Amino acid sequence: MIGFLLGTAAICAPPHIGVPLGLTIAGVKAIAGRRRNARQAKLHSSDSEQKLEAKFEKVLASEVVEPVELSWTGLNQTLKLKDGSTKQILKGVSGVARPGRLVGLMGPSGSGKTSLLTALAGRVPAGSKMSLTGSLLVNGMPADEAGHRQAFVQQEDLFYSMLSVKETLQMAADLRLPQQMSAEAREAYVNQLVGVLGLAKAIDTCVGDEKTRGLSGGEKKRLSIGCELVGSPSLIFCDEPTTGLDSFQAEKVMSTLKGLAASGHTVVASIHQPRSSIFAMFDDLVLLSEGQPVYSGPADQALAHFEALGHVCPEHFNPAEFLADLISLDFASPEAEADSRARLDKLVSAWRAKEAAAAAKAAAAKKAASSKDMMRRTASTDLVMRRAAELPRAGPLRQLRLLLVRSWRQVVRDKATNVARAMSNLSSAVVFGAIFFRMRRGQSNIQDRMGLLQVASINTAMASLVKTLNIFPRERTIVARERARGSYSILSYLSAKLAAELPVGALFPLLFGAIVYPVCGLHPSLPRFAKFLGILTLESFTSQALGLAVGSVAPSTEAAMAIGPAVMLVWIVFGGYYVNADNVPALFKWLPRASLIKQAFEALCVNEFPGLQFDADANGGGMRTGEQVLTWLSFDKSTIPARAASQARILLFYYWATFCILRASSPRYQSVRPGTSAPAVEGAAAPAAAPSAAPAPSQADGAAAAAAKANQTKDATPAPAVKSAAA
Ligand SMILES: Nc1ncnc2c1ncn2[C@@H]1O[C@H](COP(=O)(O)OP(=O)(O)OP(=O)(O)O)[C@@H](O)[C@H]1O
Repeated sequence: MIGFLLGTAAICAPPHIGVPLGLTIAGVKAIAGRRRNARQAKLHSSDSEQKLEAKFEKVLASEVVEPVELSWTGLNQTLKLKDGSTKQILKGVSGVARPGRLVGLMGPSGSGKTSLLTALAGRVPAGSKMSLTGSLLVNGMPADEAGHRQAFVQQEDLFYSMLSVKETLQMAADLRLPQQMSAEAREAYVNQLVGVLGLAKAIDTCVGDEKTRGLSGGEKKRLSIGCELVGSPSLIFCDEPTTGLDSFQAEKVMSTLKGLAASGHTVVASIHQPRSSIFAMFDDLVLLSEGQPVYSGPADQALAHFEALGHVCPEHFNPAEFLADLISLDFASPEAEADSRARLDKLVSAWRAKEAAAAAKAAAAKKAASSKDMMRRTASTDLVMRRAAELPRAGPLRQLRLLLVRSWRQVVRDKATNVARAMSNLSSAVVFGAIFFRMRRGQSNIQDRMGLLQVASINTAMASLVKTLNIFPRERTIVARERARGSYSILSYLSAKLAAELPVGALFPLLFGAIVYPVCGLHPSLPRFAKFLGILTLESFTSQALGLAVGSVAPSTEAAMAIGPAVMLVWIVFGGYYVNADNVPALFKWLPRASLIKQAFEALCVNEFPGLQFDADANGGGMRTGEQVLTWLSFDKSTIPARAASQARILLFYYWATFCILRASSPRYQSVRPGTSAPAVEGAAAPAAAPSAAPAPSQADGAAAAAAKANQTKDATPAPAVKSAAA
């Protein structure tokens, strides 16, 4: 009955109510069903079950979009340069973003759009050379204390390429929605989300990548927005959502954002130079040039503002293009630059003067206003956040299971990569098989045999390393984003990844070894053949672990591809074939012990040579037994279990290093420090303030509201996506 009533309401409701309501219905239906069952079993239900249901109800309440007003006043962002000087990137920028409105952040290239968006989203890295001052308030409270939920849709769309749209959203929902929500409710939630994003036709299409065709650019962008929406954010930041898209796709993406704004979200999107139909979607506009504000207010009043300053937009001209031209510097010639700079200075001064007048007016209006409204809003935000914070999300075991399924799908469905790996191992095996075909037992064949074992261990290690370096840095970025949303722990991720990838990863060295061993005529013994395959497989895992460690520290795939082989070269040099471990200087004695190539090569030699007889040379001398060869290599005291144990220790070390690096590299963001507001500019009568009919609350208000909040509740935990570490 409840579901029917809400369903009817959602269909009849206007879109700004229908969307959040629709997203809530599936869950409410599930609750209603649970309630019926609970009523029937009332006599038998325990206290804990009732508590669970009460908690579940609270989650659903948090699905309704909580109105969030973001205001920023006098934001200054300064970068410390290497020579000790500073570069001011944002210069006293003020503005306000209100619930139910789409705010466009526009300006020429390098004007500071991304910097402002990053600052507003609280994503300026802590400990960087960037410093951020001013005031950033959410519903009148300092942003990092407000406990609101927000999403940051980054410019680059990154996904697990082999998962479909539905699987990607379902994974986000399974990891981030409360555990108590039933599987049906979560699935219904995802289906609703697919509808909101307009992705119904592509629901089963895999995301795709360079090797496999998949979603279009616009669909990927909408999927990125969808993944961020799973946490029910009130505030959505979107960095250049239309970059790289054709005009049709760009319009669809912007329509999605407009729809979200219409359903009560506060949406801020940076955009370079939109077409007029997209410009018309903006409710508010923030114009920046050279890090300075040129306009901030309703989008439909922007042209009137500039007209009053003597700059009239020609008829039938795209207003976005007109504004971009107006506030850009022209570097065509020194005269053109001076002219455009003078024009820009006047526009900035005019805007600062307007801001100052608005600030004075707002201060007068504030005295008359009651603070009750603010207190009510704060209490309401606290309530919702308390509800959300109380509900546990997926626990470690559930995380492990979900991530295992995802990694497994990614590995087994990536046919292009798997076929390439198989072909590469196959061709290496054929080449080595041809070169070392059926080796005989002459003295010169001792060297051939050692050479084959060395190249087999190098080939296995390199194949595994290169594959990992190619994939992992990109995957690490996805993981960092998901971890910033608090989706899972590094331990769950790494365990699931290894459990899914190792069985598939083992197939390739096995394929290589299974061909090379018989074709090259290595020691004819089945147990030794099995040990040969085992040694190569373990080495391949160790090399993959090295790839993970390098990939987790390298800033990009290109950097990883440069560092990884360089490290491997050291391990090859100390791999036991080129340098005898007994001759290594004391300072470098540890290097052969740490070389994964040496461990594999030594184990392969110990597996191969004992029991072999070699023909004498022309003088009747030479090494006649395999044992003599091992002595010559200084491997005579070695055993396969000892080498396998050493290899396992190296493997574990790389896993441990990867874990520590990933954990230590969790992003930390800085808060906005209170500071002086806009730099003094000619024509400005007072410090800049958010130009708004309802003025942005001051930092002092924020402090008062924070104090009130502290009195009301102490356990309102902000969602991980918005939690900023202090600088
Ligand atoms: N980490 C940084 N190091 C050096 N300069 C920086 C850094 N971040 C931003 N800047 C500089 O600050 C200015 C504003 O950069 P920002 O990326 O915010 O501009 P934008 O308007 O988003 O540009 P675009 O539209 O080209 O992306 C630029 O001059 C840029 O070079």
